[in-house]
Parts: sequence; structure tokens; C-alpha cells
Amino acid sequence: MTDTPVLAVDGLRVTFPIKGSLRRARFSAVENAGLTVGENEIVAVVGESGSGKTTLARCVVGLQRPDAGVLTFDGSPMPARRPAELKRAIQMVFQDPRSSLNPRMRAGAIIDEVWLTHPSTAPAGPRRTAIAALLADVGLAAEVADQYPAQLSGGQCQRVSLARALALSPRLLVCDEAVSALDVSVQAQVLRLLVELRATRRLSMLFISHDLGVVHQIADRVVVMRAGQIVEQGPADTVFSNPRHEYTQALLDAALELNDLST
Ligand SMILES: Nc1ncnc2c1ncn2[C@@H]1O[C@H](COP(=O)(O)OP(=O)(O)OP(=O)(O)O)[C@@H](O)[C@H]1O
Repeated sequence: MTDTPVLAVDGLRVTFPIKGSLRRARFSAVENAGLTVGENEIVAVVGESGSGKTTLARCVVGLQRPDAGVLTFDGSPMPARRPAELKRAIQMVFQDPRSSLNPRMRAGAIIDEVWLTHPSTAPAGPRRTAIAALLADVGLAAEVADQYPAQLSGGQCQRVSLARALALSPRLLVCDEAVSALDVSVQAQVLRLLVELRATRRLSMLFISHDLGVVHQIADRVVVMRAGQIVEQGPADTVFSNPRHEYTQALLDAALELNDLST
């Protein structure tokens, strides 16, 4: 691992208008947030609904412009208008695997399409062979290339989304609740796949989740957000075994309670 993090976020602030406010007041969805993701590292951002996780993730992939703060990638500040190379290097996988895939396109065409936008990563040889290899990387058979999203399970759709992201050889994968819509057993399979891909592709990941059980299975480090602010961050084992902030403790207690109910 090199010293320069793949991603560094410093002093990030995002505000949105308060609906119905006559004085055009705004509230902070993210306030002074700072974190890093090292090479080959999986950093999870946890917190309850509305804590600002998705807003932070959207800033990282360039879908949301921050009010303040600096985002650096490989040590260089990311410009507001991102060049194609930077867009390629940071890929996002969304929560709902089905709605993130075009229902009118077969899985193979969905993957193929990304090479139109980013021809630098297009395979030199036959596309079909490259697509089959990507599908194999995410544990899918080559025949899946001919199927439409509606013919695939939720877990298979999420694997296709992952294959589409991998087709661009990203350095950083931002997973926003990427396994939340999946059954628990399928969740575990996709999490194992992500860990494998981290090793085989030397990926770094920013993993957004409200589910501490899921985060425990995958994260090297954990960042805890509450009401737009980062209240605690550290190595996953430390945060889980010895939380310093009472909010982290409350999240852990709630997760344990849920676990008790489901067993
Ligand atoms: N485009 C927007 N316009 C106005 N408010 C927004 C917008 N996007 C997010 N918010 C608000 O910002 C706050 C943080 O939302 P965000 O989606 O980042 O939280 P989250 O932790 O990801 O929650 P969830 O897990 O429910 O998605 C919330 O109060 C949300 O309603």
C-alpha cells in the first residue's frame, strides 16, 4: 500500500434548500466530512437513514457538487468538471440492481455500451470474449450476456452491474447500499465476490451501508456518520469492539437487537 490514498475527502460540505422556507434557508446534509480510502482498502460509511452517506458518495463520483471541501484522487484535487479518465477510474454500484440496468438491453450490450463512452478500456480482441471473461469474473455464465435484466435474479443483476463497472478497470468502486436489496444468502455471496475482486483487481472501495452486519463482513475501516457529520472512524475491529462515540454504540446495540430478533 502506498502512502498517498486513492481517495481523500477533506472539509466536505453539502447543503440543500429547506423546502417551504421563505428565507431560502438551507440545511447541511454533509458538514466538514473528512476521510481517506487507501489503495486496496475497503472503507465503509455507516449511519442511519438521512445521515448523509449517499450525498457523500455522490460527491465522490461527481454526481453532486459540494458547497465546500476538497476531494483528491491519487493525490490530485478532482476538478468540478471531471475528465473522462477520472470518470472511468471511479465507478459506482447502486442499491437497486434492476433499475440501474436498462431493461431493453441484454446484459452483454449493457456491458459493451460502456466502452463506447470510454474507448480507452475497450478490449483489443473480440467483445464477446471480453464480456464472457467479465461475466466469469463476477461468477456468471457466458450465456447471461444474451439475457435481459427481467430474466435475471436480483443477485445476478447486481453481478451484471459489477461486471459493467469492472469493464472500465476502475481504481475505486463506490458501492451505495449495493447489497441492501438482496436476500441475506445472496448478500453474503456478493460480499464474498467484492472481497475477491478487491484482491484480484487491486480495487479500493467506499462501501456505503446502513447495515452494520454487512459492514462487519467486508470493511477494513469504518466511518460513522450522524446528521451529516462524521462522529467516529477507525479500523473496523476497533470501532466494532470498542466504539468511542455513544452514537456508534447505539447503532451497534440496535444491530444486535435486530440480530436477536431474527435468530
Ligand atoms: N437532492 C436533494 N435535495 C434536498 N435534500 C436532499 C437531497 N439529497 C439528499 N437530501 C437530504 O439530505 C439528507 C441526507 O440524505 P442522504 O441520502 O445523503 O442520507 P443517507 O444517509 O444516504 O440516507 P439513506 O440511507 O436513507 O439514503 C437527508 O435529509 C435528505 O433528505
